[in-house]
Amino acid sequence: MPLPSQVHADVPTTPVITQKIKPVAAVDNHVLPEHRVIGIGSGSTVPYVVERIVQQGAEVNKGRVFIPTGFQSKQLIVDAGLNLGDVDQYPTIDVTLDGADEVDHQLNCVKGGGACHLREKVLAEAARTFVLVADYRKNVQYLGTNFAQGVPIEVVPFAYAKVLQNLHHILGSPKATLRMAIKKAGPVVTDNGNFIIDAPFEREHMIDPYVIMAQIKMLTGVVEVGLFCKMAKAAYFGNQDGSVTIRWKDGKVQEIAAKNTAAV
Ligand SMILES: O=C[C@H](O)[C@H](O)[C@H](O)COP(=O)(O)O
Repeated sequence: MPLPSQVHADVPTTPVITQKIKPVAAVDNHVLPEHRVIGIGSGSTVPYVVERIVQQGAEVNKGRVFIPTGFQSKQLIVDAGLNLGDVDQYPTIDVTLDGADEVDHQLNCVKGGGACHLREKVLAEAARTFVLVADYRKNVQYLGTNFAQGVPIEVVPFAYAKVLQNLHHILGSPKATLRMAIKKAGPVVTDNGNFIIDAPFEREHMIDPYVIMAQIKMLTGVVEVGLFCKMAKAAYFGNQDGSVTIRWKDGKVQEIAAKNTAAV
């Protein structure tokens, strides 16, 4: 069993999406009538993504198939009466929309606060277009600014102690911990039967997170790292006043005023 210093509780994320900051513009701009295979991510914004897709109409949706990143999105797809598929049937996806724990100014992001990042990364890679939707608190210059619990790392269960040791002593994350469940004794177990380690890193590693992402991934026993580097085409942030900030891959930043998102 892990030592007390190696564990922390699985704190559920508080939904912060209000009526005003639904990610409607992201759906309208990127889920186009000609799109047939659509990836649906995980997190607090994703129910609103599905809601908007349903509003596009039964006619367009009957010819589409929707690929989930986990239990939550599978339920959303089924409950909405949309066609369910899987990425092994559809390894090329037209567009995937997903949430994030934090997104930096270069559209690198941390994902896996809900332990879904393995499937999420497969769906992001499979997508011709990958789009992030989040609230304003996740729009940061550098990863680790607000989301301080660390980089989520999915590991095979029997290797967790060795991976922790390597994170502590080799990769420079002395506070890396095994994520513990709340309403279950023991660790969080992912949809894939694995454990999650949360590893905080100093700012110097987050300026260009690709390097540390690759180093973590090289540790034996690591299945996937919750750092998604330069994969997204755009990130949509809902602001408190109802406006939307869009960051594009090329560095462009666009603001949509609240009055223009009011209907959305
Ligand atoms: O594992 C979970 C996913 O990466 C979520 O997209 C991420 O944690 C954001 O979730 P939320 O919108 O609930 O904060």
